[in-house]
Amino acid sequence: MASSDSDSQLKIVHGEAGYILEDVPHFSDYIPNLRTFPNPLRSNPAYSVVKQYFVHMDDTVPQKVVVHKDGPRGVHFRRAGPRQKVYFNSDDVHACIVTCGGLCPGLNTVIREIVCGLSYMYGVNKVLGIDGGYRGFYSKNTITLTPKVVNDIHKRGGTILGTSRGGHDTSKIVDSIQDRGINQVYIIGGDGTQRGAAVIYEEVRRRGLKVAIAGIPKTIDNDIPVIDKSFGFDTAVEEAQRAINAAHVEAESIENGIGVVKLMGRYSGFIAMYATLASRDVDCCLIPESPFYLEGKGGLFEFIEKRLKENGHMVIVIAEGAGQDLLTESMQAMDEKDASGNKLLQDVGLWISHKIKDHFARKNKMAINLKYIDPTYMIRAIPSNASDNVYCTLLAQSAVHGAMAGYTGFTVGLVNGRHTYIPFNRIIERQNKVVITDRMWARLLSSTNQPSFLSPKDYDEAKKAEQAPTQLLEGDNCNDVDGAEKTEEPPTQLLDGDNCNDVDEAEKTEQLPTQLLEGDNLKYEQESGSHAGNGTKTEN
Ligand SMILES: Nc1ncnc2c1ncn2[C@@H]1O[C@H](COP(=O)(O)OP(=O)(O)OP(=O)(O)O)[C@@H](O)[C@H]1O
Ligand SMILES: O=P(O)(O)OC[C@H]1O[C@](O)(CO)[C@@H](O)[C@@H]1O
Ligand SMILES: [Mg+2]
Repeated sequence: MASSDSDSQLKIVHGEAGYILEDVPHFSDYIPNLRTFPNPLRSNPAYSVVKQYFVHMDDTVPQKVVVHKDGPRGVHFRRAGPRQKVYFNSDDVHACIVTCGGLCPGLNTVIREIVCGLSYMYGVNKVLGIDGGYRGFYSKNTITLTPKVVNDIHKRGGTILGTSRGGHDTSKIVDSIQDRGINQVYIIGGDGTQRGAAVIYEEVRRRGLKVAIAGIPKTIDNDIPVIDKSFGFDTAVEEAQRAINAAHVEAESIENGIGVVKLMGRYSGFIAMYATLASRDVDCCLIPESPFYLEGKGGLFEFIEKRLKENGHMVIVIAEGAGQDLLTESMQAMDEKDASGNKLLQDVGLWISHKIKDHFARKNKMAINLKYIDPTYMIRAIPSNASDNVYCTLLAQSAVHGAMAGYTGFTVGLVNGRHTYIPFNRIIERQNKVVITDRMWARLLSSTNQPSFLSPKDYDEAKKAEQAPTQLLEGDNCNDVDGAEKTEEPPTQLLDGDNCNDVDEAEKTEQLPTQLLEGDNLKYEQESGSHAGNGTKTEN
């Protein structure tokens, strides 16, 4: 038997053998006697022929797929997908969508697929777009969204709804939700946005409203924890190749050519790391997580000189958040923040380019030719590529299925290749970062053959950080087996991943031959009793 404890955002179910379900809230947790309806998908011609379409109420997804014989089964998340019963009559649904934070490829695809998913799967036709981020709830007009209006938007970059930073006024937002009679809120945005969504959910629950709050994680930096990767990340890495190629062509065409490319990544260097690994033309990748220094033995200047002597040219990729400590040492400290409270960074690409030029000119060592390319906004303003489009579609549909099924206070996300509902508190508790003592960073170092720039002290600090409980518990980008494997997975596991080919999945598929038909491998079973997952009882 299982035991459970819960508060408004933490709903944990313990099972035997160390099984833990970190469940998401449901309307029935705080609203009694709710009416349910059969899922309209049962009579949808596209789905009714699929025998195993509905997700079983006990389906959960493990956060760790690499486990040891006697190890605990660990944390699980509720599997996303359609449920047999829904908690809304389609005609009564009044949904809204808002996009917040910076741009990211795929925003329009997610908007499109929420609108189309609601309409085509559930017959919901009242969907509003909130104009210009959170503040749009109370200070702007709304946009009526229909399948026709959103039909072509996935081919465009940006967000047709507009976005903003700052302006999160919880009571005004919830007042507006209440006044407009909105009962499903789809919130697309990064870590800040999900924090904002969590407080909206709290207020909605405090007021006892039957309003589903569903988050769709968006971040070009890939800095959201738990999930395999964020949508638009692949597209960004792919687009970064164009800038790196240009830098390489420029650099190799001239004596002692140096190409410097700045990529996004405020606190997390994933774009820089994956763009470097993908390119093979990069000689040195600098990210926020890995400290470096310029002068002296083992420093960047020494490495540049060596590489130029060996190859006659080189390419440096630098994430925007790298080396900020060095910048503040040498320039006047800037303590400006954006409207959301994020620290505004100084242009590290420009700074490092000046430093390199200055160093070689000052020492009169060798004439260098440096070209600095800053493609940052070009990379995030483009439409998503094909694989991200599919990923965005599945995220949007998962969010719609979850809200219709009465879940709330959740973020949708891919965990080990399976779509899940993750409680907000798990998404907002920390940021996902490159772990420099992990295998993936080691792969990068051996691919570029650059120095690690780590002093023994830096190395100790990295080790200590890696052992901090928030990192180790996750199995996410940490240095134990799970973490190492997981960091390794994202680029290959990117899609739905229901058909991913790691051992666990292969074994699982073998054992469940009846689940093979449906792309989601979903299992159809009669749900009885309470809704699919009220979190109070879990049978192992
Ligand atoms: N702790 C918080 N509580 C309430 N609202 C928040 C909080 N943090 C951020 N927000 C709101 O969320 C919105 C987006 O936040 P932010 O600008 O940090 O971008 P983000 O969602 O993190 O996306 P990204 O950083 O990837 O561009 C803003 O409107 C901001 O006011
Ligand atoms: O200039 P903006 O719009 O504030 O966005 C810049 C920031 O947004 C991000 O792309 C995250 O969305 C960061 O990498 C970057 O620092
Ligand atoms: Mg953010």
